[in-house]
Amino acid sequence: MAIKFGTDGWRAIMAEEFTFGNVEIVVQAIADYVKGAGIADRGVVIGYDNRFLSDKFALLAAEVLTGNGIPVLLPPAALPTPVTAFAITHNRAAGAIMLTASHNPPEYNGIKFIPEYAGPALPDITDRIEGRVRQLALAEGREEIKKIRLERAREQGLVREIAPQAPYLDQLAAIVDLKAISAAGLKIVIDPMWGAGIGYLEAVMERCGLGYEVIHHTRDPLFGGSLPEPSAAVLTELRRRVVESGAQLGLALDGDADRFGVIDADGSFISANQVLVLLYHHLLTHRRLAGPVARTVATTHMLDRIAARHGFAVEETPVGFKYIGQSLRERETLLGGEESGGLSVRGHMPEKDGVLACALMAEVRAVAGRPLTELLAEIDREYGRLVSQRLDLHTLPEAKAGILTRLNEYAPAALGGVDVTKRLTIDGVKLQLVDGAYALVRASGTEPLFRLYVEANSEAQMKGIQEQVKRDLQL
Ligand SMILES: O=P(O)(O)OC[C@H]1O[C@H](O)[C@H](O)[C@@H](O)[C@@H]1O
Repeated sequence: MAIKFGTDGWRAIMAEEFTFGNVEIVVQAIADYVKGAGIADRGVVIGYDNRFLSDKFALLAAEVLTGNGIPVLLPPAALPTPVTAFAITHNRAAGAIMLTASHNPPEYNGIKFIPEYAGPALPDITDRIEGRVRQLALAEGREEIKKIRLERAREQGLVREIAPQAPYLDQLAAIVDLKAISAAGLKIVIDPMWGAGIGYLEAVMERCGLGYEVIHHTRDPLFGGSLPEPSAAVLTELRRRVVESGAQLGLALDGDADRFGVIDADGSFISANQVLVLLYHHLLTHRRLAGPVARTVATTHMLDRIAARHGFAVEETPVGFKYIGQSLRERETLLGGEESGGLSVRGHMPEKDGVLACALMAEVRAVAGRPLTELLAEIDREYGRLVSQRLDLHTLPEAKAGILTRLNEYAPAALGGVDVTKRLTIDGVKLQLVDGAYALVRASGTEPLFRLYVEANSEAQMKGIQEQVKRDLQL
């Protein structure tokens, strides 16, 4: 058994690898890490999503942590990942365990460990936890797993109930201009995708004193036969409801509400790249805030153009919100985000937050008084148009090594007839072209596939680059 914390935590199929036995091992390893950090007495928050058995796995996590003498902070119900992260800072806890497989299919579950800094664990931490998991998985290691029944733990005063929803919403209200949303009287359709985010955007709208329509707002561990993934392909019902009801915006969350999906009034899907562009532009020009932006290698360079115009730097990181979170924590970064649908801002937790992202997009839409697609067209006119697309390319497992070898050596002089000016290898291989376009190929850390990201000055250029890279790498 190889339990690996991929791009964002450990995810596996339930009853196959994600079993009660293996969860015990992983939680014991986390308990050992927390004890080693010397802050175990501050307690560990345990959050869980709306998946099948997530609450039971959470209970087991509580039994192992308290078995190790570590206090646990338990919420009354499922929590979004960002609210679990918020509960760390709010309660000055030593970290959190979040039971979730995010947007994966229903048969999956997973564990994210969020350290005391309230953002995703960096590799030096997950490497240590994985190392400890390997020791504990051995027959003699299993004897080191400590566990007590929750009633015992309660008697020992090791269980604290927490209710982070209201203080979390207060923090959101301090960051987002709810008055502007309220004044605009925005009509919004909300889609929490049967997930842990049910009730949060609804509460934001209630604080604005506005009505709303909400779909997929009951717990369904089978996600209506779909995936809790706020992508253009999956959000068909939300798109339909926005258009039919004459709403100005559709706002969606993924299964653990750390990612977002945004739909414009005409049903257009606004990509995460576009959301980041709209938001950074809004924060700099309308809010008159100042500060650099952090983005992953796979995220739009339109952010670079906006940053350059305002005299700010851009930090480019590998894929994974853990690196964006690090930038938000360690520098005066105003906005950090990534193409896969994660963002956070200065003053909030360094963890991606779909609820925050959706509420901020409502603010952007309210202040602009025009559809988001019109705002994007204006930004294109001002900064020059860029089109981007990610292709997820499934390959046979036996082909992976060959592709990686070809990728490591891949250094064409030009792509689509345009010169390559820079080859960046902080995550996969990224080739930047003299005209501002780029191509990036990397192996996903969460799925068995390669991702090809291309950003170009036109659709035709983008297609040409995609074809060449696929041909060259035999992808
Ligand atoms: O491209 P991958 O390695 O599969 O990662 C895709 C995404 O996975 C998770 O959702 C992480 O939290 C993100 O930070 C990451 O961008």
